Amino acid sequence: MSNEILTPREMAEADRLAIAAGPFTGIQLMRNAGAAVAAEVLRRWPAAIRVHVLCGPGNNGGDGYVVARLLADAGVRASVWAEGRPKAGSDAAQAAAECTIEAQPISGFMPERGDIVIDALYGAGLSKPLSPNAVSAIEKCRDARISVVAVDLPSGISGETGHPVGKEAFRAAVTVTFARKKPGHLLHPGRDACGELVVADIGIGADTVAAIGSKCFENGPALWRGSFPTPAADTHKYRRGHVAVFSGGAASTGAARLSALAAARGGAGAVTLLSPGNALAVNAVHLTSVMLRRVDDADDARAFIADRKPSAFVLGPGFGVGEALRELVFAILETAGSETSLVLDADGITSFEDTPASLFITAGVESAATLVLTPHVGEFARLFPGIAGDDALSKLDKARQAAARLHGVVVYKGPDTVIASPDGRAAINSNGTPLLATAGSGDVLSGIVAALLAQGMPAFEAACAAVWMHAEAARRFGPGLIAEDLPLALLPVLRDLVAEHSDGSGGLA
Ligand SMILES: NC(=O)C1=CN([C@@H]2O[C@H](COP(=O)(O)OP(=O)(O)OC[C@H]3O[C@@H](n4cnc5c(N)ncnc54)[C@H](O)[C@@H]3O)[C@@H](O)[C@H]2O)[C@@H](O)CC1
Ligand SMILES: Nc1ncnc2c1ncn2[C@@H]1O[C@H](COP(=O)(O)OP(=O)(O)O)[C@@H](O)[C@H]1O
Ligand SMILES: [K+]
Repeated sequence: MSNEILTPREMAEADRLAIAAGPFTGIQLMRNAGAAVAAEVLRRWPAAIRVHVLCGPGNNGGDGYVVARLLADAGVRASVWAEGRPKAGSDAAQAAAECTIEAQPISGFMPERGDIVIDALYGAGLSKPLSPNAVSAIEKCRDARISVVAVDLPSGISGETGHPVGKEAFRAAVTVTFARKKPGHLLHPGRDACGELVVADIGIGADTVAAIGSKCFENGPALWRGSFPTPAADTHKYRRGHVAVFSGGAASTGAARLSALAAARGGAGAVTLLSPGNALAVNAVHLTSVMLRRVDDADDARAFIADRKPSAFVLGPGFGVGEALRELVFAILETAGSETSLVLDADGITSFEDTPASLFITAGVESAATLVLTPHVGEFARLFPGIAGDDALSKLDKARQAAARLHGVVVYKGPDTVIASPDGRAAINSNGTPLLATAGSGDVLSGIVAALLAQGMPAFEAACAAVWMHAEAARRFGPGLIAEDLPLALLPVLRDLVAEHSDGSGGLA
């Protein structure tokens, strides 16, 4: 697999292991890195006249010296602007020595419209806010609307968190990174600062990366296609999974129906809407294939569980915050059994704002149903205020810590949704689209997660697959999307996944 995401520290370790294993030495890896960047520049701007290379004191700067040398060899007018100098004896010092262009102090850097700038100031080793000279270089690039190519990461962006370490960071048109992506390439705002992201192979092998044992991945079919459900020839509707979705009261039933429809389109063989008595009529008017059952309280829910043995529940969308919801959660977690799953969303999350420990403790009991929580940023902060408020943590770290505390899978939503499992695995989703910022799209996501859980997909994989499919459906549908469109928009996505499953072609990335 090549979907592992490595933190800057893990990447440095991979670098060290690769050098120890050979065949490439440190300077050779650096030459490979510089060559990959230079090739990308020449490919994109074959007519580039003037290129400025900004070189820092570490290995990122070392890559920059290689780029400058290769561009000059290719006939480009390349100049080098340095902040600090490489340590004597380092690979970067050797790369600088091999580059015959005289390095000038970065304070004199003054690009003009049409120039290209290579940002090789800081990469994985960024440890503090950028200097005033580096910040001024950013401003000059911004003012002259320069196309910036970042080496490894836009300087100023933390590879760990995706946040600027200080106030300023480069905004690149293209970022060329090496071997694997880092969290900061996919987490916002780093992702935007990178521009287009290119991952270059510089000779660090898959075995070396595997030896690092990263448990973080970029989300995509490669991560979960092995457990993606396809119906067996002799299946029947209940074997394909039965999802139950709780409806809110008479005035707020739409969210649950969106979720129910998404569960049906997501492949659940049967879906039942559990409705309070006062909303039965309005729900009945709007449902056809989805079944309807009256459930007014936790006792009714327990009777339904005993009677129909559903495989997965969705609770929260449009339900209303309060004690009634908490009682339903405890009823499901305590009586439905560990083979059953509960997707807790929206009001289901907010209901535990004052008593989160009661949820964590109940979910942690071995016989409890499996819990998947799908908070957006506001809901996340209600349940995990300490984690949410810790600015030193990345979104990835926050989701992981939350999953450990919850004893369940956390889908921390947003433009860079992170899915985290209590076993430490995590995935960052990268196919999100702002088209999903439309009321009710989260309700649809809950239904897709439940559908996959009901069909027997393990919770982490089900959550990852649902997040990816949800975003893919929105992208393919395009502008004008509203939540009602999403269940049908899943069809082409499902068709491709199923086709790929049955012909083993691995056609989707
Ligand atoms: N697979 C890999 O890991 C490879 C990495 N390479 C390059 O090596 C880079 C990492 O190299 P380094 O670990 O030397 O890290 P950097 O070159 O990113 O920076 C480290 C140096 O800059 C200083 N520094 C950090 N932030 C600063 C700031 N804001 N102002 C002033 N000084 C600051 C540090 O004290 C240190 O001296 C990667 O980003 C990549 O470009 C490549 O050479 C080849 C292979
Ligand atoms: N700017 C964005 N880019 C990508 N995805 C987004 C963006 N904004 C929202 N989303 C996605 O849309 C969904 C919104 O869910 P949620 O906030 O619960 O909305 P609602 O409660 O209206 O259903 C989530 O899956 C989220 O990840
Ligand atoms: K850089």
